[in-house]
Amino acid sequence: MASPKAEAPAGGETITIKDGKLTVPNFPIIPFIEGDGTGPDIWRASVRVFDAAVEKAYGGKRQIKWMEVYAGGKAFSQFNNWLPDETVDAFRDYLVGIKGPLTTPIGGGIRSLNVALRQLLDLYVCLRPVRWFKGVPSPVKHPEKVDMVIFRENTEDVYAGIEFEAGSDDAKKLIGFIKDNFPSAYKKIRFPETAGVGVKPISSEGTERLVRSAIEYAIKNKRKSVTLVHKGNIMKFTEGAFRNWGYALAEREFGGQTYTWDQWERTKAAKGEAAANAEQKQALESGKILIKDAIADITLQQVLTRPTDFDVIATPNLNGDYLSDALAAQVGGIGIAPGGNVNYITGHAVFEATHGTAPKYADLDQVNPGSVVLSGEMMLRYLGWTEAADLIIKGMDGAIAQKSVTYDFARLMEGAKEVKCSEFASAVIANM
Ligand SMILES: NC(=O)C1=CN([C@@H]2O[C@H](COP(=O)(O)OP(=O)(O)OC[C@H]3O[C@@H](n4cnc5c(N)ncnc54)[C@H](OP(=O)(O)O)[C@@H]3O)[C@@H](O)[C@H]2O)C=CC1
Ligand SMILES: O=C(O)CCC(=O)C(=O)O
Ligand SMILES: [Mg+2]
Repeated sequence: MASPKAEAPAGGETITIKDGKLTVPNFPIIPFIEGDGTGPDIWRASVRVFDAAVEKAYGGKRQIKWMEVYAGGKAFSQFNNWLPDETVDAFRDYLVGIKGPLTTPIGGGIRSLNVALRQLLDLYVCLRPVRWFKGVPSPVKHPEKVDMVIFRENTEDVYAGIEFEAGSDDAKKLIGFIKDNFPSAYKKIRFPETAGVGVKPISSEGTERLVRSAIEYAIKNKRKSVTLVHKGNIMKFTEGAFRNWGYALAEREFGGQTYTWDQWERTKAAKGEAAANAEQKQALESGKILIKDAIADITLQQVLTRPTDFDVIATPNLNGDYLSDALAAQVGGIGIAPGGNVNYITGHAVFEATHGTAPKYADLDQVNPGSVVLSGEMMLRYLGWTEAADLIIKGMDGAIAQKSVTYDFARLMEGAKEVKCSEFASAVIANM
């Protein structure tokens, strides 16, 4: 059987990091996973966009040396392994990569390869910007008001994968342990004989590095607020602790640049509401970023009813998963929802769309490649290749303005010309 170890492309060089700063050669080797389902259609379209943008921006002085690595169905059929170590090693060695979606069966079989890759590389931020492109159809009246950036914690929470099947020896053992050691907690398990159980670890370290990245992003990009979205009213020592650790970190590490609702509460308790309001007003007028919090369920309403209240959002893993698909809907859907999984300390990053494999559209050359195209745009910006990234945005703007769009937009857009996945990529390139 052939080896899943990819050959390094000739003439390519490795991206490195020193003192937290990336060094990007002119011909960087970038590993990619094509993905399952619609992944191959989308990748074929997207890579043409990336190469065209880089060529147009740098006239041959820079070029990405793509290196295919394997995961998912393609890896299993060729190497009998869903996620070969060589693939993880390639992302580790070459620092920055990009991937298509990978299938995760529900309720059994392999656990998510996507989540595994994030955990193995310790990509603790799932960064998902949500913005509207002029002309994109939307179910809300003012999609232009939606401009949010989600920082979803990417390594903890129920996604840690500590879960035991109902009736299994492991579930019995864990429930037995709770019965013996925590009898009052045991009484809270409504049906202990038939319960599956999961564990939800959320730590101060995990929370702090995520919230730190969100605040640093907000400062660098001159954003107005960071909202900590949690379900701490119910899950006090996980989600509630996320909120508390987030506020404490903001005050401890970013006291000069932020003002928190916790500070407001303390001033209100000491001096009254008017004094707290005046203090907050003065802090925000001086350019400080507001650090606030919101409970996850009402957030899902308020991002619709008052989107301008939300700017940068920092949230645990499961909330972030729900929020990112819900927010994508407001700006045209999951076909235009990019993302990146990043470790800002080691520099490792794997960019990928928010959507999945959409298997019913596999090999039809039909779906919107926009999410992967924009994930690549994020990747180019991460590399500091802003001219090429800007060209991708220009191309997307132009293609959408011409109403040359894939089925998902065309079905909601008056006067649109429905084009294939590959044709949309061509329209983006033509508009660069
Ligand atoms: N990071 C990853 O690799 C992810 C993988 N997955 C995995 O993908 C598989 C399928 O998941 P599923 O829940 O069906 O979600 P998907 O995101 O794959 O698809 C759901 C629906 O979203 C729309 N959609 C998705 N991608 C596009 C696109 N590029 N252009 C236009 N519309 C799109 C389609 O809607 P419509 O039918 O209305 O046109 C599609 O039917 C599962 O195995 C899941 O675990 C899921 C999420 C992320
Ligand atoms: O890995 C999966 O199958 C799902 C992941 C997911 O939904 C996400 O990252 O948004
Ligand atoms: Mg998701």
